[in-house]
Parts: sequence; C-alpha cells; structure tokens
Amino acid sequence: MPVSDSVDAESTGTGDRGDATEGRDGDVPTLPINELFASLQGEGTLAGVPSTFVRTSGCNLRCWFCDSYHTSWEPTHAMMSLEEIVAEVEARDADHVVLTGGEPLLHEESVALLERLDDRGYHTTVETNGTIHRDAPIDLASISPKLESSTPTPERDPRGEIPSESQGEGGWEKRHENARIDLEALSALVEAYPFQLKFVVTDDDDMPEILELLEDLRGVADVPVRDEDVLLMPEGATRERLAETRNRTAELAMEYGFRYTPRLHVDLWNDAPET
Ligand SMILES: C[S@@+](CC[C@H](N)C(=O)[O-])C[C@H]1O[C@@H](n2cnc3c(N)ncnc32)[C@H](O)[C@@H]1O
Ligand SMILES: Nc1nc2[nH]cc(C(=O)O)c2c(=O)[nH]1
Ligand code: SF4
Ligand SMILES: [Mg+2]
Repeated sequence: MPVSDSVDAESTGTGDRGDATEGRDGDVPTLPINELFASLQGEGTLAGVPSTFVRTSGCNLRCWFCDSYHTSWEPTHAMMSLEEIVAEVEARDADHVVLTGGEPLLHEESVALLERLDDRGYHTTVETNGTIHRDAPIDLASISPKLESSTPTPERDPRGEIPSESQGEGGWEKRHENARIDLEALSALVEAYPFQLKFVVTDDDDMPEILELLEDLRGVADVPVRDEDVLLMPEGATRERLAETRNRTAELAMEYGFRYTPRLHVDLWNDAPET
C-alpha cells in the first residue's frame, strides 16, 4: 500500500495555478503539492510499474468526472520546495516518477523539478491534458486530451451548481469547452516526447470525436501518430462506475484497433487517496 507519511494538504488556492505564492518563496522554487505517494502506475503502457506520484494542485480545465477533485474544482495543497519534493521522492524506492495533477504543466517550476529528477536518473512520466507544452526532460508524455463528454454542464456539475452559474460568463462550461483542445500544444507535445494518447471513454458517442481529433493531429504533427499510441481508458473513479464502462470500452478498442488501458489502481484500491 502507499506510504503513510504523505504531504499535509493545508492551504487552499482559488486560482487555476494554486495560490499567489506559487513559484518562489524568497529564492526557493516551490510547487503546490496535493499529495506525494508510492503506488503502481495504474494507467497506460507502464501499468504495473512501481512509481512515486507527485500530484500538483491547480488545473485550467474542470472535467465533471475529475477523480482528483481537490486539484481542480477545490484545489488543496501545501507549498513544497523542489528540494523537499526530491527528498520525498528519494525516500521512496521507485525508479519511476509520475508528475501529475491537476495540470502539472501549468506550473513553470515543474520544468525545474523534472530537470532535477532527470539529473538523478529517474524515469519521468508527465500526466497532462495536452493543452500546454513546456520544454523539459520527459521520458513519457502521457497525454489525455479531453472530449466533449468531459465538459461540465448543469446536468453534470460535481458541485451541483445552479444552471445559470455554470453557464454564465465566468462559468466553467464555456471555459472548459474553449480550452480543452489546443492542437498546437498537442502537436508540440507529440513532436517533442515519446507519448501515449489516453482518451477517457464514457460511451460509443466519444468515438467520432476521437477519430476527428486524430485526423487533425496527424494533419499538423511532424511525427507519426500510430493507432498503437492511442489508448482507450474507461471513465470511472470507482470500481462501481468502472464496472459500467470497461467492457464497452474494451470492445471499442478491439473494433477500432486502438489499445485498451485498465485503471489498475481503481481495481486494487478503489478511490482511496494516495493510490
Ligand atoms: C487527474 S488527471 C491529471 C493529469 C491531467 N490533468 C489530465 O487530465 O491528463 C490524471 C488522469 O486521470 C484521468 N481521469 C480523471 N478522472 C477520471 C475518471 N473519472 N475516469 C477515468 N479517468 C479519469 C485523466 O484523463 C488523466 O489521464
Ligand atoms: N496508481 C495510479 N496510477 C495513476 N496513473 C495516472 C494517475 C494520475 O492521477 O495521473 C494515477 C493515479 O492517481 N494512481
Ligand atoms: S484536466 Fe485532469 S486534473 Fe483537470 S479537471 Fe480534467 S481530469 Fe481533472
Ligand atoms: Mg489518478
């Protein structure tokens, strides 16, 4: 099981990036950290690999199904210096580090953290929604572009918001919808790093949008995007919900010639924190 000496998540930020003190505390570079723990990589081509997870807080999107609610809808974190983060990583055994969030590439200091981890010989995976490109030592860009089925609407708002609030000017329905796909950033990421494209599938209706996005990406990217780089992942933060989505997602993977990825951590530990 995950380690018990995790980070205390104390301060709460309201902005996309955590809070105003993010970045540097005096001369010390810092990141808003929601949790830091040892587990098995649960998703994608490296599923099953012992890994240390560093979860930053703050996101530029608001997926209704986000399984890391306290990094997006209600960001909660402690500010940690890069030195402290690296020490916490070194205190665990894994050779693989997964930098996730929230959206880790929102934070400029994620680059410096990845450099320090790379200098120490760690394999780095970055879990990203694909809307931001940064130049950093990334061994695997695990990109999960968000489909229309992720958009929070009055009917699917985890806060149970009244319709006018989720739809209005500053409401997340529009903001999410406008920001969720950035072809330029997506293209820059696949050109710069070994990558996987990991789509969250809720049902059959997601497939036309996946195919269209792949066509667009293949049209602009200078590198091949092979069907085997495309993974379908069932939507579900709990075992109960996964039981509803995984078989159809697996059938769709077979039908379209894409890969299927399980959510091993949900099978093993359901929705427990630090797993
Ligand atoms: C919490 S996100 C953090 C990284 C980044 N913001 C992103 O979305 O890729 C980590 C991974 O969990 C996936 N995810 C989040 N909620 C999910 C859910 N309810 N079911 C399946 N996958 C989910 C995301 O698509 C992403 O691949
Ligand atoms: N075990 C485990 N594997 C994961 N792979 C990607 C995760 C993420 O939240 O980014 C994740 C996670 O939260 N737990
Ligand atoms: S992009 Fe990732 S962290 Fe942000 S809301 Fe969606 S699943 Fe959550
Ligand atoms: Mg997760």
